[in-house]
Amino acid sequence: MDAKFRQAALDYHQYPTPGKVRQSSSKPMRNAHDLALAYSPGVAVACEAIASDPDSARHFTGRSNLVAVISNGTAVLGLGNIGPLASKPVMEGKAALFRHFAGIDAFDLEIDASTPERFIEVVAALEPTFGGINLEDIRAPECFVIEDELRRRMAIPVFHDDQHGTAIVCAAAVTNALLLQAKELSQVRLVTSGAGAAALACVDLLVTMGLPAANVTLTDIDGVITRDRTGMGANMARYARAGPACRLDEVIAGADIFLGLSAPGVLRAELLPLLADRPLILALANPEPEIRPEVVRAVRPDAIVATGRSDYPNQVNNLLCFPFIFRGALDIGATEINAAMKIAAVRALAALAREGGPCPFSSDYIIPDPFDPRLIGAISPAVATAAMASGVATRPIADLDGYRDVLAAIAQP
Ligand SMILES: NC(=O)C1=CN([C@@H]2O[C@H](COP(=O)(O)OP(=O)(O)OC[C@H]3O[C@@H](n4cnc5c(N)ncnc54)[C@H](OP(=O)(O)O)[C@@H]3O)[C@@H](O)[C@H]2O)C=CC1
Ligand SMILES: CC(=O)C(=O)O
Ligand SMILES: [Mg+2]
Repeated sequence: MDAKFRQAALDYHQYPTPGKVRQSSSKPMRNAHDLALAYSPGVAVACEAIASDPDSARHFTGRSNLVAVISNGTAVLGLGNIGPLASKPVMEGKAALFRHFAGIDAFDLEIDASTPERFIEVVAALEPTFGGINLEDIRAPECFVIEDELRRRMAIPVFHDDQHGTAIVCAAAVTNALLLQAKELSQVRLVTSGAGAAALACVDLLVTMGLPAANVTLTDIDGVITRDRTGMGANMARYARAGPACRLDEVIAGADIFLGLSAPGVLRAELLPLLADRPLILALANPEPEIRPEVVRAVRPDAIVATGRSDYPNQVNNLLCFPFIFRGALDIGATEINAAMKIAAVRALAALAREGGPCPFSSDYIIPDPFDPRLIGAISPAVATAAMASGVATRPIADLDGYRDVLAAIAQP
C-alpha cells in the first residue's frame, strides 16, 4: 500500500466522525408523550410483556435483528495477534457491512480475554442482547473450542465467520472454477498454505462436498503437517501426512488447487510452474495475498486466480456470505447455522455467478461481486429454506415469494 492510499484509509476512518458505525434511535422522541411511551412509564409495559412471554422480545426490542461481531483480536486479518483494541476497525467494519448489505443491526465487541474460558463466559452471557453471534478473527486452535462451546450453550446462531463464511465462499469459487477448468472435485489435489481457522474449515467443507481427504496436503509456517506433529487437534490430524517433515516447495508439484489462507508472499513465482495444468490459485490472505494476480498471470496464463481483496477480480472473501447467511437465519429464528444451511449458501452463491450478472461467467468472474444486488435474494431464502427443512427454524416462513420481495427492498442497487 502506498503512502497516499494509507493516508486515504486513515482519513476515511477519522472523518467526518471517528469510526465506521454509530447507533441511532429508531423511534420518534419529539415530545413528552413520545418520551412517556419510550421511557417511563411506557417502557415498563414492554418489559412486563417480555417478562411474561420472552418470545415477545422480538416485537418490543431490536434483538431479533441484532448481531454482535465479537473478537479477542488474536488473529486479525493476516496481521496476527494485535489485540482487541487494534482489532476494532475490522469489527466496526464487519458491523457496518451487516447493516449495508443485509439491513442487520450490528455492533462490535472487542473482548480483552486472555483465555478461551473467560471469552466463552463473557459471550455466553450476552444471549439476552443479541439475535446472533458472529465470531471474528480468533486464532486457531482456540477458535474451535470457543465456537463449539458457545454453540452448545447458546440457543441463537453462533458463527465463526473466518471458518464458515470463508469456507462457503471458497467452496462456491472452487465449484465454479473447476467447472470452467473441466476438472472434478473428486479428482483434484489441493495444497494449502495455512492450517488455521480459515484453511481447516475450507478444507473440511470441500471434503464434505466430495474432495477426497487423501488429496489434501496442509502446510503452515513450519511446512507440511505430518503425523509426528505434536499438539494437533483432531481437525488438523485428519489431514496429517505420513513421512518426514518437508516444505511447501516439496509438495506443491502437480497440485490443482493452491489454497492460501496464511501470510503475504508465501507462493513464490518460481513455484508456479510446478502446479498442474490449469491450476486454481486462491491467494486469500488479507490484506496482502500469498501472491499477486499479476505475478501469476505473467507466469501461468492458464491459471484462475482469486484473492480476498476488493481491488482485483474474483474477490473470495467471507463478505459475500456472512451478511446474507445471518439475514436468512434471523428471519426464520434459526437456533443455529447448520451444515445444510452452509451448503445451501454455497450452491446459491455459485449459481449466481454462473447466471452472469455484471460480467459473463468466466475465469475472471467465478464468484459474484460483493455489490451484486442479487446476493441477498439468492442466499438468504436458500439459507432460510434449508433451516426450515433441517428443523432449526423457530419461525418458519410460509410465503417465500413475499419474503423475496422484502429482501429485494433491502438490496443495494
Ligand atoms: N479472504 C477471506 O475471506 C479470508 C481470509 N483470511 C486470511 O487468512 C489468513 C489466516 O487467517 P486465520 O485462519 O483466521 O488465522 P489463523 O491464525 O487461525 O491461521 C493462520 C495460519 O497461517 C499459518 N501461517 C502464518 N504465517 C505463515 C507463513 N509465513 N507461511 C505459511 N503459513 C503461515 C499459521 O501457522 P502457525 O499457526 O504455525 O503460525 C496458521 O496455520 C489471514 O491472512 C486472513 O486475513 C481469513 C479469513 C477469511
Ligand atoms: C476477511 C476476513 O475475515 C479476514 O481476512 O480475516
Ligand atoms: Mg476475519
